Amino acid sequence: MASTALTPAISVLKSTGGVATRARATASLLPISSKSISVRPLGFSAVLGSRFSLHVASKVGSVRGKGSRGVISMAKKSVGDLTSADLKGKKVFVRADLNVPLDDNQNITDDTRIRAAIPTIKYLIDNGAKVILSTHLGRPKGVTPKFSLAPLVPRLSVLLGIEVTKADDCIGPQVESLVASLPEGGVLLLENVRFYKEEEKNDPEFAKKLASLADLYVNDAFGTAHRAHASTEGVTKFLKPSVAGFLLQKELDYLVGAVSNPKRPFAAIVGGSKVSSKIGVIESLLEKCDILLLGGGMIFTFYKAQGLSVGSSLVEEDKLELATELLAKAKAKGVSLLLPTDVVVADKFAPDANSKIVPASGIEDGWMGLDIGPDSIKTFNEALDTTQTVIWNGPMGVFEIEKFAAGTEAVANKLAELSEKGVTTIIGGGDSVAAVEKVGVAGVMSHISTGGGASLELLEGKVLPGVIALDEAIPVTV
Ligand SMILES: Nc1ncnc2c1ncn2[C@@H]1O[C@H](COP(=O)(O)OP(=O)(O)O)[C@@H](O)[C@H]1O
Ligand SMILES: O=C(OP(=O)(O)O)[C@H](O)COP(=O)(O)O
Repeated sequence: MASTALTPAISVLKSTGGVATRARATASLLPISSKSISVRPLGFSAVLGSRFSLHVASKVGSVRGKGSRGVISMAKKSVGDLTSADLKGKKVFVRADLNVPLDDNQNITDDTRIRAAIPTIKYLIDNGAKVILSTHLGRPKGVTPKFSLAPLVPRLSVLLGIEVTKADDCIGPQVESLVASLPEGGVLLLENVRFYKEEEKNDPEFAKKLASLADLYVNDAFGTAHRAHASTEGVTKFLKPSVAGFLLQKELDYLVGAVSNPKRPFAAIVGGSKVSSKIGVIESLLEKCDILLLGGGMIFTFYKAQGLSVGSSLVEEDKLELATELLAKAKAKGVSLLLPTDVVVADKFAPDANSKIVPASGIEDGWMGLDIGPDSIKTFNEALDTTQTVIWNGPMGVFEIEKFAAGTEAVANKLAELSEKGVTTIIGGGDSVAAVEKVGVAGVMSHISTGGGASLELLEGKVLPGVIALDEAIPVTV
């Protein structure tokens, strides 16, 4: 991380468009002094049909906690700020996260991240820009053919409706000549930027070479915004303006804006395997939410901390004290923390295991908890029925195995039902995204994050180097 001194509290204020009501409510909910906050209505986005003001609040000088927040703000400039007068004929370096999964035959098995990058690219080409598109794919060590971006070109071309050209490198003379012959509204895809070790080292000379290809910079790579790499952070030192793309904005809008200033009651559902990987998220959400539902493997550490027997369930012995502290913290903050009251236990971690439903206090030796039980699902559903905003990170059980998937699927279905009733439903990255896709309800959620690690860091309250490096918008006091 480039900076840990700043904690983001970002809201994207929309002055027109379908989500204006929520956004205005967000603005009016901000209990801040007019001295300490500034926002700027940013430019119109033809693609999203709304106006944005990206507002990043720093922890410096802030009063944290529900209902009390004084902040120093840094509004980030948006691609929607740039008009055709700014863009026509200009070479724009766009860093996207097109790190998509490929099968053994180099076919894309999930193009979500490519589709998510299209609005920004389309806006730029529609305004006459020459787009120099950059991404990483995988974690190659040097030039590695299986991590070439060639398989991405046909999909990008179809989604954009133009023929995308690909360079064999991301810097150097061949790239420079392809850039020179790029027409207005054209797109040149640079080869995998991680073929150079200098990328992940955030090498300034390498960043300078990337920057020398273009006139201005757009970062839309949310999934990589937690990396201080040459193409996400270093390049901003050499390219002005450096602005946020529409996807980046939308992620911040939901993962920080809606979470920091939620419509209440606000519930957080946190699951996954271990409490240790979610400590930061739980602590941060405890500051903001009204209800916290816990599931997944981590609950057994909480059970054990309360003196219950957990059989051979997953337990982090060194986190028992922490679990006790988190329970006490929730109580002190008036957060309604619900642990599952019953669990599905199995005699082994396998699809053909024997399984049964037992109360939380009834886990016998030789049995392990692998899902939440039906009573817990009922209680969780009743709690969720009272909410206006829900964020979910981490599955309730070992959902990859059908007989332990009911809890996770119940949460996915409940969130879909709530979403259709107008509740804001946000799915953090990682396995919860896979779960809502598996259940077939991804389309109805308010927001599904395209970044696992990045969304976790944001939910922990960290600042992402790829965001903080972008230009600030001119403040307007409100
Ligand atoms: N009770 C459990 N025991 C063991 N593993 C579990 C349990 N519940 C969930 N898991 C596992 O947790 C994994 C996801 O954990 P994690 O990586 O922390 O979540 P995420 O990817 O959503 O951030 C899944 O593979 C799931 O099988
Ligand atoms: O897939 C990504 O992250 P994710 O698996 O945390 O969602 C991003 O493309 C970042 O990749 P990285 O974790 O190799 O830097």
